[in-house]
Amino acid sequence: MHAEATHKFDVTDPIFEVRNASVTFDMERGESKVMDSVDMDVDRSEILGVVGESGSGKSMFASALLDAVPEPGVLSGEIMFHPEEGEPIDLLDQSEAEIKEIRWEQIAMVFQGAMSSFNPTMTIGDHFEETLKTHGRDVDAGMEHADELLSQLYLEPEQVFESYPHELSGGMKQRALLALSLLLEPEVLVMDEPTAALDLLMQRSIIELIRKIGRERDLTIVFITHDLPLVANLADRIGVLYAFEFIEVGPAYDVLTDSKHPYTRALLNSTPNLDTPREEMRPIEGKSPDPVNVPVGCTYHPRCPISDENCVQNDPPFQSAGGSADHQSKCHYIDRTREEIPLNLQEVEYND
Ligand SMILES: Nc1ncnc2c1ncn2[C@@H]1O[C@H](COP(=O)(O)OP(=O)(O)OP(=O)(O)O)[C@@H](O)[C@H]1O
Repeated sequence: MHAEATHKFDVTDPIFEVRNASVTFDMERGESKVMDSVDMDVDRSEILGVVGESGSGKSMFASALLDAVPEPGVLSGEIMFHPEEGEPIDLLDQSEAEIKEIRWEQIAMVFQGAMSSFNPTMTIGDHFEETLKTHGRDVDAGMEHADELLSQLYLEPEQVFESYPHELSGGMKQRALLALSLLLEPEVLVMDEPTAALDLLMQRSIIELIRKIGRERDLTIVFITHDLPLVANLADRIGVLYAFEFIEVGPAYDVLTDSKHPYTRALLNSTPNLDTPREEMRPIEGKSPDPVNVPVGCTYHPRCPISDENCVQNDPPFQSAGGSADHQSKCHYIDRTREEIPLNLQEVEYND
């Protein structure tokens, strides 16, 4: 049985269908809902950027796609994964052993803190070998493949294989981790702030590599970041998270140039231009919501410059934001946002 989404997506060949997905933690203060009834589709071979402030639930969404929500969090709903071949799989119905097989083989992840993803006592080559052995792959053929992957990422395979993680620079380590995540030829790459620890130039060059590799391999990439400028140069579509749910989803160009949600516009306005280093971004006024006590009505109403009594009382539905059919915003006043919350951005840099 398929759970119906509360709003329609214009996704033709979904690799993920997330339906009514929630994550809760039991806290002394009460129930903390850190993902709130999320419906979302991810199209096969697309690069989906997921953005939002710190604490908005981005990492929860990423880990939900792998049924890897941290304990003691409880994930409910439906996460349907449609592999290229074979039957669709509801990830939440799988045994731990089945999930382990899907992870890395079909859905790979590069999570925050790449630096700690490697075991400091093993060489990079050992990591590749161990991954191949764990998944029952031919080690010789696999290492040849690893060689190619590292070369494609402009690394010197011989040197990298022999190195211990601490002997590589941050950018090299990140590229080695990217190669490792691609070793088993997964269909999906879920990346959670994979470049956060790197300097701006290195971030840009890694983003370029991710784009290139993603396109060459028809990979589906879910790229999580709080850094809107970064994702502007990468994503096909952008989903904006606020208060543990998506509030605007659409083609990257539409969301960046004609956003129809006051929060997205505030997020864009916190970025003087899309080349601004993160350190110089201005925070959005007001406090992000507490997951134990999320505002009723529109969750953004306490911070929204155009909210009124309707927003205080009623949770807005997702609605078409005009322009392309798949641009949707969860705001009562999508027609007023453009005029009433002008964008400061002079120019949006956008790679087609
Ligand atoms: N183990 C946990 N127990 C309880 N609450 C948690 C736990 N891990 C995360 N949370 C809460 O879940 C909410 C969403 O966290 P999440 O890490 O998904 O946010 P995020 O948008 O990825 O933030 P950041 O950009 O800072 O990583 C936050 O309010 C966070 O405090």
